Amino acid sequence: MIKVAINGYGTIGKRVADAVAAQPDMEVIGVSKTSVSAEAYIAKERGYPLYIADLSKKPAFEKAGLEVAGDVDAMLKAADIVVDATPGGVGEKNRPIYEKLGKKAIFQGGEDHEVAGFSFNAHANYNEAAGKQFARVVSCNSTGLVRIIHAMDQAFGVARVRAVMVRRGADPDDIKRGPIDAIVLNPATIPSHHGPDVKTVLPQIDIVTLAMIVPTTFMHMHTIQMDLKKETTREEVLKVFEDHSRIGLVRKATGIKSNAELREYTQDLGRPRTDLWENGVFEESVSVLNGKEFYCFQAIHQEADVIPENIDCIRALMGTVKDPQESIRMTNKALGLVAIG
Ligand SMILES: NC(=O)C1=CN([C@@H]2O[C@H](COP(=O)(O)OP(=O)(O)OC[C@H]3O[C@@H](n4cnc5c(N)ncnc54)[C@H](OP(=O)(O)O)[C@@H]3O)[C@@H](O)[C@H]2O)C=CC1
Ligand SMILES: O=C(OP(=O)(O)O)[C@H](O)COP(=O)(O)O
Repeated sequence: MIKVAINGYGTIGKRVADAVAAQPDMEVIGVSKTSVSAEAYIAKERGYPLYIADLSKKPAFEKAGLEVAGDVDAMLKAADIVVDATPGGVGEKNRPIYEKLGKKAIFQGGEDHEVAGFSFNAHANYNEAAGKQFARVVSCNSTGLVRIIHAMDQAFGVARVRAVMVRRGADPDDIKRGPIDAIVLNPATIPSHHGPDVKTVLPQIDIVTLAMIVPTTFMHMHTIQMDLKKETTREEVLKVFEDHSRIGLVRKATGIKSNAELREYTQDLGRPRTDLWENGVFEESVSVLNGKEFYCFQAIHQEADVIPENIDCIRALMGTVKDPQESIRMTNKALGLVAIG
């Protein structure tokens, strides 16, 4: 069993912990927090040993009825690998600690590519992780872009990509962020960070991205245009998506035309925390014009799509499963990830 520590038990960390616990070849040896909050009670309820960054806060946790297993250092020492899901920028500060302890670590998209020097996506570059100490799972939007661009590139060759990200303003629990009544260019300059981020995994792709944020919490929405190298048809493209285990199709027949209805759908499907782990490509939007111009809309659930990628990244760095497809199959099966559509 691979012993996994999750440093930072928040939006991403709590999902990674449950996903690790569901795998047949991994166990959660601990999760960490800095403060007493609702998530700490969830860790207790799940039976995950709770570690804290600063031991001087131990009495506050114990007063709240939360047993503290030790400090983060102790958790790291007990682990084979660490998933760092601390807020963006903290991972970079943690890196020297992992180096000193000789521990493998996975960082998240809030960190720069340079934190690990290697950015990961299971379908695109699993085998390149072999022998590395560090990897970074690219951000949620970048993961969604890499999945669809890589699939299209494999099938038809991608000459160039132009994409617009309509980003959610905040996660559902995040009461401090907005906007409440605005469309904010984020950034106003072009490109947004997503295009360069995609190139950390797919360096050959010509891509320019634009981004803005809007007052919603459930998912980002992408408009994507790709120029293809080979002529194709809408039917052939739909077949590529149907055959991809992490690209789902929001079928026309469902009538779903928004992030809100899609979230209701994942909730009704009984997905844990309503998570849409796969890309949600809107079937009706899939268009091929003039044989080589591809267009679509896709929804990306920011809290969820990077979770299966973190799990595959654990196996890829540990070197326990050599075949990417085998790891992807194991991860999907353990999560119950059967792409919608
Ligand atoms: N949320 C999202 O939509 C996505 C986020 N990401 C990336 O994932 C990373 C994590 O983001 P997210 O889960 O949203 O962040 P959250 O703020 O939800 O969670 C961060 C967690 O880290 C803990 N923490 C903070 N500082 C430390 C520390 N020094 N040592 C140990 N734990 C610490 C916090 O504990 P406490 O609350 O007790 O301080 C909290 O549990 C970021 O890089 C982000 O960019 C990637 C894709 C999507
Ligand atoms: O990784 C994310 O977005 P991104 O792909 O736009 O960087 C997550 O939605 C977190 O983004 P945030 O920086 O708005 O918290």
